[in-house]
Amino acid sequence: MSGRNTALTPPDDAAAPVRHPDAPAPGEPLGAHYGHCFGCGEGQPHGLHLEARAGEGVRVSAEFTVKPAHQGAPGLAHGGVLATALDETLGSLNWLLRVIAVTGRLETDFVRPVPVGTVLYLEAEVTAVAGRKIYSTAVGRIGGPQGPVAVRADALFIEVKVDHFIDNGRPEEIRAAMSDPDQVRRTRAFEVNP
Ligand SMILES: CCCCCCCC/C=C\CCCCCCCC(=O)SCCNC(=O)CCNC(=O)[C@H](O)C(C)(C)COP(=O)(O)OP(=O)(O)OC[C@H]1O[C@@H](n2cnc3c(N)ncnc32)[C@H](O)[C@@H]1OP(=O)(O)O
Repeated sequence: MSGRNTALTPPDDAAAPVRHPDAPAPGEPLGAHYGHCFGCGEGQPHGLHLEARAGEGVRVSAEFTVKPAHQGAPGLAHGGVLATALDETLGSLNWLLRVIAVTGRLETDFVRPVPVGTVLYLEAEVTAVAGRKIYSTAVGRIGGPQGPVAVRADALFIEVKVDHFIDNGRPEEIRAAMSDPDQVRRTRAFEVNP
């Protein structure tokens, strides 16, 4: 059990997260990191279409409306879909750091059932950074932005280079992404992290 807790607890020498000077201003939408992303892609018909906004510091917020296609039990959201919404919101935090990172660990608490039709109000923040490891936490509330917590998650993202995707992604999607000027521009914005 100690391994589980250790993995999501920053080490003593972890640093406070630093918002990148070119990060979008509070209130600004972050935009999708990839148009076909299941979490945020505008061109993904089966996706969640999450639109995260920058907050103060290294925080983001987003809303996700649970649709009939997201059911697990009758009339209730599937837990895996809620975990995806949390994962995507947490992942979007890395845009504020201007770091490319993938989820290493995601631990989710399902506190209240979430009915179809519910708007989930998501908030996430980076709590610490240690080398390539980015520690973050998120909550999803229902009934309004100040409503009761229905889901929460702690996560560890690991910084990677663009090569992570080029080396591991299916070649046809990688080729398409590399020949899309918008995608190249979005990716370059991450790469120029000083
Ligand atoms: C021109 C266009 C080209 C395309 C461009 C695209 C741009 C896209 C932009 C932005 C994309 C953002 C996408 C977000 C999407 C939403 C979030 C997701 O769903 S991500 C998908 C799910 N996650 C994975 O698929 C990871 C699979 N895992 C891996 O690939 C590796 O395990 C990886 C990279 C995570 C780590 O592998 P290592 O070899 O690089 O590094 P090691 O040495 O193993 O770990 C580094 C440190 O992290 C800890 N660590 C690694 N994994 C851990 C884990 N699972 N739990 C706890 N600690 C872990 C290790 O203990 C180590 O710590 P110590 O430095 O020793 O202190």
